Amino acid sequence: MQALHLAIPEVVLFTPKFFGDDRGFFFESFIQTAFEEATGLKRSFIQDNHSKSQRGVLRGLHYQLNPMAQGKLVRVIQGEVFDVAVDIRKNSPTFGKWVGEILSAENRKQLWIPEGFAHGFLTLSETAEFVYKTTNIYSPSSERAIMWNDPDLAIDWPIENQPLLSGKDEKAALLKNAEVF
Ligand SMILES: Cc1cn([C@H]2C[C@H](O)[C@@H](COP(=O)(O)OP(=O)(O)O[C@H]3O[C@@H](C)C(=O)[C@@H](O)[C@H]3O)O2)c(=O)[nH]c1=O
Repeated sequence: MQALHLAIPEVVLFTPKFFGDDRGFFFESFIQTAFEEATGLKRSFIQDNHSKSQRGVLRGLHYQLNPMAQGKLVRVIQGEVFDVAVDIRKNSPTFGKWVGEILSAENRKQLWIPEGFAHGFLTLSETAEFVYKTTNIYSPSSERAIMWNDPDLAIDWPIENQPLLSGKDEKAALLKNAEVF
């Protein structure tokens, strides 16, 4: 498992070692010790989620407030997305900064998004299936969303038209008005 710290170093990009043969392929999709070594964190993942989206769907930017904050280890098992993590920890030197990576079934990359970050993704393929592990359970009352196109974030989404959003995400807050960490 290869691990790369991104421009916001708490966000880590994992690339599993891949074994292809005549039958198909094999890879280890999660190794607790590799995760702990790369992040320096001890975490228990207690929920797995799976969603499917059509092209142009943008989900985000989502987070849950403390004490229900979630770290997320995310990947794509069909299709391709542009995945974004935004640092929303007020006392962080990278507060308000974002990092983005293409995650696809083909590149098998996984992104670790720690607690204290908002997360979202844009679907680039016809459909994309997105799976992720979380360090905390779902808590609708702790859930918050920041606007995908907040000018203070200036995320460079690879999209020309308006994305498809949920009703909830259409009403998301701007970072300057949002309850953060
Ligand atoms: C996230 C979630 C949703 N749900 C339900 C609530 C709702 O009826 C339906 C769809 O929920 P949402 O519209 O919030 O799903 P979605 O927009 O896919 O939300 C997800 O977006 C990405 C970007 C994240 O980072 C995730 O943490 C999560 O917030 O599923 C659960 O039961 N458990 C969960 O853990």
